[in-house]
Amino acid sequence: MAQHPLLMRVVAFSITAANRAGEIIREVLNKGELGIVDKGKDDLQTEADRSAQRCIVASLNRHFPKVKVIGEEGAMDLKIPPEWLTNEADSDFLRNKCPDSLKNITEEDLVIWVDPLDGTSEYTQGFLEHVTVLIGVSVNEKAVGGVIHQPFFKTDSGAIGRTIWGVKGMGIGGIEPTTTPPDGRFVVTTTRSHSNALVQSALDALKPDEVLRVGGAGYKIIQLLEGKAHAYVFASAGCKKWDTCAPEAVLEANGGILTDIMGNHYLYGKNVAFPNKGGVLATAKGVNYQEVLNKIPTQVKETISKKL
Ligand SMILES: Nc1ncnc2c1ncn2[C@@H]1O[C@H](COP(=O)(O)O)[C@@H](O)[C@H]1OP(=O)(O)O
Ligand SMILES: [Mg+2]
Ligand SMILES: [Mg+2]
Ligand SMILES: [Mg+2]
Repeated sequence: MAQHPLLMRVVAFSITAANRAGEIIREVLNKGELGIVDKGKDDLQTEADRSAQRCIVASLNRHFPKVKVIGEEGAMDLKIPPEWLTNEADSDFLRNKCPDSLKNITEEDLVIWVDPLDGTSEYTQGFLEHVTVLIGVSVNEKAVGGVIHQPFFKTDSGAIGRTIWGVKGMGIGGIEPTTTPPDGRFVVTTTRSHSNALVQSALDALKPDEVLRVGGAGYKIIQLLEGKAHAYVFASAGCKKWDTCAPEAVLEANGGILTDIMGNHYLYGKNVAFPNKGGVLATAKGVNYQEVLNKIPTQVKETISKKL
């Protein structure tokens, strides 16, 4: 293990921690005691969010004590049941070769952004496919690695759950085939639970043939990876750094792009503010990102910019 570069070990442990968190999320649902807490407007937290975060953060802290880990649910008790700790890194992932540019980083260069359960609103309403666990790894403020685990995905063989990973300069794994979206149509994916007039006016300007309204930033990125949508467009504040770090890294490792609605990449360093006030604009591999960005009306961009 120690012979692998730090970034490889961090992503490999993030994969096993995300898988363990996915089991916890399924267990909480099966028990049926969701323990819902209202954190604010359209902003819920459940026992699954809390337990999954404790599992992931405690596991990462134990293996990488000097790495800053920031979780959506804030500071939590990290004395967890021993069976929640993940002790093994994902050995399949470790067979990949680390890109040269990421070989010599130190623990101080890293920040790990944890969204223990993305799509909480959908989780409480039974849209279980929309739920993901997101672990994003940033190096010197840039999103470079990520894990998107989908705990309720059913595989062809009848197994449950899948884990998609991506590292910039290496590629992605855990999902196949990575198709490009259909020619001749333009399909946009967006929020189902956080829409507003500005979100809608950006969508209208794009004149899509179809709009898919689904929950979670992670799930919308999966739709781009699977060729189900060309673009993810959300012209509003609401997402935070833990919502976009892993999605950005995975999508860009596959040749897509994720920025705010003005076309700027987010930064993910230790001291950044959590809110992504600039919204989200992401395109799948093979889609002309610049063309989509140009179609977002100036008035939408100006309205969002004024609130930055
Ligand atoms: N207004 C908001 N308040 C809190 N979280 C938000 C808000 N808008 C978006 N999010 C987070 O971003 C994710 C993607 O947004 P959407 O599903 O609306 O497209 C949501 O699942 C939620 O993450 P989470 O479920 O982890 O709290
Ligand atoms: Mg939340
Ligand atoms: Mg989220
Ligand atoms: Mg969450």
